[in-house]
Amino acid sequence: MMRKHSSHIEAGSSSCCSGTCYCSKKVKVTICVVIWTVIAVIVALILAVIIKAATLQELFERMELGARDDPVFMSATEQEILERSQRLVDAISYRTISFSGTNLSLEAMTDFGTFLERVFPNLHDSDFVTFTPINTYSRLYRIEGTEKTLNPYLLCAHMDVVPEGDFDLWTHDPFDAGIVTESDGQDYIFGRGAIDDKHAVLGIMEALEYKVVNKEQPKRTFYIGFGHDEEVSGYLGAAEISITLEKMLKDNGEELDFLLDEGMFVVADIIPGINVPLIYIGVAEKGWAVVDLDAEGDQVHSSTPPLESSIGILAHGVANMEDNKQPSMFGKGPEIDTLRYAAPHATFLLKMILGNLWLFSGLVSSALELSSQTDSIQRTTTAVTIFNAGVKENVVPSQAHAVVNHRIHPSDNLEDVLELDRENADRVKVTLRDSFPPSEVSSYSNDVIPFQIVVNSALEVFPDAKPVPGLMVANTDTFHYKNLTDKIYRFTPVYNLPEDIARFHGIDERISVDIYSKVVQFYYRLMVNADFDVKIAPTAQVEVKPEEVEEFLEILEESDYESPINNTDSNLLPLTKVMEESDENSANETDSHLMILQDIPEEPNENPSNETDSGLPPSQDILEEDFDAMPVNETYSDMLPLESAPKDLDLYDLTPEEETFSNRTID
Ligand SMILES: CCCCCCCC/C=C\CCCCCCCC(=O)N[C@@H](CCSC)C(=O)O
Repeated sequence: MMRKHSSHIEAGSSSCCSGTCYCSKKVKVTICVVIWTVIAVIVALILAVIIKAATLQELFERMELGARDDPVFMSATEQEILERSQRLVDAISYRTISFSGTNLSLEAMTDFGTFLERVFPNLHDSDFVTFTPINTYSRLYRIEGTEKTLNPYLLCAHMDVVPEGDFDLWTHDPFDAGIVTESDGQDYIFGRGAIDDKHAVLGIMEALEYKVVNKEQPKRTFYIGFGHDEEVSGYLGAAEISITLEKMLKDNGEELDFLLDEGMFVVADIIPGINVPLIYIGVAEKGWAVVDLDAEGDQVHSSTPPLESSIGILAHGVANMEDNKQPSMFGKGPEIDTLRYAAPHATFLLKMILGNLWLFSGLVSSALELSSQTDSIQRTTTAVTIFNAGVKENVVPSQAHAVVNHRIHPSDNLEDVLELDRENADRVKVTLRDSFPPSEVSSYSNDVIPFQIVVNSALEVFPDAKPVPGLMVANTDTFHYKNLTDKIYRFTPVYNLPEDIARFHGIDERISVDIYSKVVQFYYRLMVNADFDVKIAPTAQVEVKPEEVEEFLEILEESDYESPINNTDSNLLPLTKVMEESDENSANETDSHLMILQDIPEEPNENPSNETDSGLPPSQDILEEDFDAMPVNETYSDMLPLESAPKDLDLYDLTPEEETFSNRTID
C-alpha cells in the first residue's frame, strides 16, 4: 500500500494534486478548475476592492453660494474677539440650571434674559427685529428680511444648562472661571454651558447685533428660538415657541424652509485612519426612552443576608443590560453615509474597507464597537443613570430602583428595545416611563440648498474639514419643531477631539477663544449665505428708485396703458388698483400671472450664485438690462399662485411685462 502510494506520487508529480491522491483525471481537472476559480474570484475581489478604493469620489459637492473664495466675515480685531469672549464668560455666570421639568432656575433665567437685552441693545432696539417672550422665559425673535420671503428659516439654541455635577472634579469654577490659559498655550472660556449651549445663544446674538449695527438687514426673513428648558425636554420652551411660530408663519404666509439647532460638531481623530476633521452634521436624531427598573427582595437583618437581595437582583439585571447591548443597526441609518462621505479622506487601507462596505460592514461594525462614542452611531444605547437602594448599613433593603436612559437608533423600535430589556433583567420589573421616537432623516443630497447653506458656512470657518452627514446621538429641542419643516439640521462648529466630547454634561466644559470666534463667524456667514435662497412672495408694493419709476412709466406708455400713478417723488410704487373687473377679467389676470410663474424653469439656474444672470424666460428679458442688480431666483416656480396670495392684495390689471416687473425685487 505504501509502495503503491509513493509510486503514484512520482507518476503524478506534475498534477495539481502533486500526485498525492488517487483521483481520476476528470476529478483532478474539476478540482483544478474549482481551485483556480476560487483563486480567480479572490484576485478579482481584491482587484475590485483596490480599484474601488483608488477611485473613491468625494460625495459632497459644494454648491457655489456666492462668496466661496472670499467670504466676507464680521470684523474681528483682537479687542472685538476678547469682548465677545467676555460676553460668553458673563453668560456662563448665570446659573440657568435645569434640574428637572419642575425644578428650573427661573430667577437666573429672568436675569439671563435681561443680560441678553443689556449686552445686545441694538438688535433689541432694531426696526427689523421683533422679540416675543414665550412662556415668560423662552425667547422668539423675528428678523424681517428686506424681501417678503416665503421661506424663512429658524436658528435654535437653548439657554439652560445641566448641573455641574461633581464640583470638586472641575479644575476651574463651572460658573465663574473666566478665560483661562491652559497648558497647550490656548485661551479657553471655561464653564457649564460653554459648548452646551450658551456658545450658540451668544454666537447667534453676536452675529445679529453686528448685522444690525452695520445696517446689514438680511434679504431673507428668519427666526431665532431660544428655549429655557431644553435639558429637561423642552416642553415649556421649545414646544411653546413652536406653537407661536406656527401661528406667525401662517399669519405671514410663510413656510419654514429649514432649521438649525445645536447637535453635532467638528470632530477630529475619532476614526483611526481618517486624518482630517469632519464637519459632522446631524441629519437625524435618535429617539429617547426612560425605563424604570424595580427589584424586590426580603428586608432582613444584615447579619443574616438573603441569598439574593433586591440590590443583587437589580445589579445582575443592569449588568446583563450592559453586557448584552441592543443590536447593531449598522447600515440601516445615516451612520453608513457618515462613513461613505468620510471614506475618500481615509488612508488607503481604510479606503479599501470603507469603500467596500458591501464586503466589510461586519468588520466596520465591530471596529465601531471598540469606542463608546463611535458605537453610539450604530445602535440604541443603554445608559444606567440612576441607581438607588438602601437606607442603613445594617438593613438589607426590600426595594432597589434604577433608571435606564435609551437613545433609540432610527432603525430600531421601542417594543424590541423593551423586549431585550426584559430578557436581560428577567427578575426585575421593567416599566417604560417616557419616550419619543427617532426623527425622520432630513435630506442631505447635494441639491438641497439648506444643507448647502449650513455646510458652506461651516466650510468657510473650517476650510480644511470635510462634511459628513450623520446621526445626532443625543437629543435636542428639534423634536418640538418637526411639524414645521422636514429639513432639520443639528450642528454647531465646535471643534472636538474624542476627549473633548466627554465635556458635554461632564467635567471641565470649555471652548477655546479661537473656536468661539469661529462659532460667531459661522452664524454670521449663515445669515449671509441664507440670503442666497430667498423665495419672494408676490408683492403689492415694489420699492424702486425714482429713475426706475420713469423707466416703468415709459413701458406703460409704450403699452398704451393709462397709468393712475403720477407721484414719481415717492420711492414706493403703490399697486393699488383693486381687481374690480368682471369675473372674466380677473380670471384672465390670474391666468396671465400664473403663466409667468409657470414659464420659469423648475430646474435650478445653472449658475445660481450669479444674481445678474437671467434665469427668466424671454418674456421677462425686456427689463433685464435695466436692473442688473436684481436678484433672479431659481425658485420663482415655487412662488405662491395668486389664489394663495394674501386676501387684501391689491393688483393692477397688468400686462405680462408689468407683472414681471411687479414680481421682481429691486435692490
Ligand atoms: C464617525 C463619527 C463618529 C462620531 C461620534 C460622535 C459621538 C458623539 C458623542 C456625544 C455627543 C454629545 C452631544 C451633546 C448634545 C447636547 C445636547 C443635550 O445634551 N441634549 C439633552 C436633551 C435632553 S431632552 C430629552 C440630551 O440629553 O440629549
